[in-house]
Amino acid sequence: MILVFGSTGQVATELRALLPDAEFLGRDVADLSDPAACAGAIEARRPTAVINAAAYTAVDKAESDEATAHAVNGLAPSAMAQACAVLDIPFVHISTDYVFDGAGEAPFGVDHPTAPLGAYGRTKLAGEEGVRAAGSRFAIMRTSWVFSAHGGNFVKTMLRLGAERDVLTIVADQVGGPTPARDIAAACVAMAEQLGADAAKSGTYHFSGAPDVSWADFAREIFAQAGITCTVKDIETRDFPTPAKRPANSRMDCSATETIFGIARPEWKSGLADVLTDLGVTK
Ligand SMILES: NC(=O)C1=CN([C@@H]2O[C@H](COP(=O)(O)OP(=O)(O)OC[C@H]3O[C@@H](n4cnc5c(N)ncnc54)[C@H](OP(=O)(O)O)[C@@H]3O)[C@@H](O)[C@H]2O)C=CC1
Ligand SMILES: Cc1cn([C@H]2C[C@H](O)[C@@H](COP(=O)(O)OP(=O)(O)O[C@H]3O[C@@H](C)C(=O)[C@@H](O)[C@H]3O)O2)c(=O)[nH]c1=O
Repeated sequence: MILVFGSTGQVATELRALLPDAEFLGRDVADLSDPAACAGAIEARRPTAVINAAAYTAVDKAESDEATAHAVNGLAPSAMAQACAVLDIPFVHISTDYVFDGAGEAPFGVDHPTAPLGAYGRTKLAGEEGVRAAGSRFAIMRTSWVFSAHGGNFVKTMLRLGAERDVLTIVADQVGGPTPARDIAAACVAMAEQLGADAAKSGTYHFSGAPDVSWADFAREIFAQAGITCTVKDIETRDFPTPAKRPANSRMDCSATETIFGIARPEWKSGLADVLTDLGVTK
């Protein structure tokens, strides 16, 4: 039995469709602000693999609530990884492009030095470090700009704002790969299966949608596909002040994921078309 931490989030919801026999632990059963309880949930169930799809994802809120974000994103995944290491079962953990500082324009390699700009990235990096320290059969999958028909995400924000306004100002100097949650879920399952057969595949990997794009151009494609006549005006990051600093460059080199696991970067435009159909925006 595969055990999934998370129940209602974007990736957890997509995992549910792929894994009808898995057990999903929501916050009511396993609160990630209690890391020992998360480890205990694994020890009690003795699953064949664990996927962690829960996290503190409120990037701006984390700036003023870093202690909670650190428990959820840093300490809980570390405790889960240790419990999985004892059982020698695969542990798939999801991390983020926000562990990088966003400098330059080249895609970040998996071994590129990390330097998070904000609290969310710092706490996710702490989780990565704990998972790597626990060892055993693990994959840390760094992904970016996740979207789906469920939960909150940039696509749904744009659909809402685009219906209300004629013009939107969107940052054009942050570039990255929008990634469908459905593809992340499929990649998590494939990684868990392959890690079960070969512990040597353990490590840190990148998985983001292609091609890389700015938030402004992502918004333009959302409106084009959705048939919404809202004009997107390019702005710079400094013109859209937020509590958390975000990386300008979120491009990630995903080649190891393809070489080691045979998983290619998903095309986000077709994933977007699927999401708009699921939402009933298009047929
Ligand atoms: N969203 C994005 O753009 C990106 C996400 N990621 C990573 O991908 C993974 C999945 O993200 P995504 O599906 O988008 O996340 P969501 O924000 O959609 O869902 C996060 C889930 O975590 C749960 N959660 C939050 N705090 C706790 C807690 N204390 N105890 C138990 N559960 C908790 C939430 O539960 P509840 O519904 O009860 O609040 C929610 O179901 C995460 O590791 C995230 O860091 C990486 C890059 C980009
Ligand atoms: C709504 C809006 C946003 N923006 C900008 C702000 C920001 O730079 C960008 C995206 O906004 P969001 O708040 O959706 O982005 P954010 O919540 O920072 O998204 C991040 O979430 C975490 C969990 C991750 O791990 C990252 O990969 C990334 O997906 O768009 C505008 O320029 N204009 C707007 O009207």
